Amino acid sequence: MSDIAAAKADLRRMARARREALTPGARIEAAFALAEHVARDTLFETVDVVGAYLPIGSEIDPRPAMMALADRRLRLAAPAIVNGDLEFRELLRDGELVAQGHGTVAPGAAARVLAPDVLLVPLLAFDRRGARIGYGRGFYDRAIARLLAVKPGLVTIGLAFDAQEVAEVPVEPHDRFLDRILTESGVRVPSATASPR
Ligand SMILES: Nc1nc2c(c(=O)[nH]1)N(C=O)[C@@H](CNc1ccc(C(=O)N[C@@H](CCC(=O)O)C(=O)O)cc1)CN2
Ligand SMILES: Nc1ncnc2c1ncn2[C@@H]1O[C@H](COP(=O)(O)OP(=O)(O)OP(=O)(O)O)[C@@H](O)[C@H]1O
Repeated sequence: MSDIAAAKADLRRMARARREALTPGARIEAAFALAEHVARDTLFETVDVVGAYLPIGSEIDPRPAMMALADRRLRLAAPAIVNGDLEFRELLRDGELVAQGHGTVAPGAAARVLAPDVLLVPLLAFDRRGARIGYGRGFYDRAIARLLAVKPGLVTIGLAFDAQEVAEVPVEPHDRFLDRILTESGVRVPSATASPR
């Protein structure tokens, strides 16, 4: 394992423990605070499709925020794993959900595939540059690279608890910095630094 891969593995363990230490009450408050921020954010006045996620484990719950977006007439999509890559499928009320492995569920194969204008990205840890680390399978790194190729204006927003912030996430050449981080205390626009490449 490279030094960076080892540092990432340590950081994942630490960040997961921090996320799991939050109380149920704090989690619920944080999820509703996200919804309030999203309801006021002018970014969503000019976009159509938001790629979100259905939470697992101790991830911050984006569903109140997704409801706020649906109220604003945006279309929602959630990631399905297809041939090792993420495909964003339209999330509809009463739509079928299928198990994806890793404890996740996604809209079924009959759902429409949408190209998100904004992507809400789950994460274990982030830093002030907008670097993030996830579960280490590279799904989001690859999906963001692929989506940016067809939609250069894609806005990526990491969703997290304030407690997920760390001094510095180790970055590799494939890592992409997030355009924004949204936590219970509001939106942060990372310090302007270019992604590793
Ligand atoms: N909510 C959610 N959906 C998602 C992701 C995610 O991170 N979060 N993904 C992002 O890639 C994709 C699914 N890939 C995943 C890959 C690995 C693990 C994973 O390692 N899970 C932990 C257990 C999670 C927990 O309970 O905290 C594990 O298996 O040890 C999860 C999802 C697409 N859907
Ligand atoms: N754009 C890409 N193209 C090809 N492989 C990639 C790309 N991005 C990441 N990978 C591969 O994915 C693996 C995991 O990357 P990394 O450790 O950054 O995961 P992560 O950011 O924690 O995971 P995730 O994106 O799933 O949340 C690495 O082995 C990396 O080589």
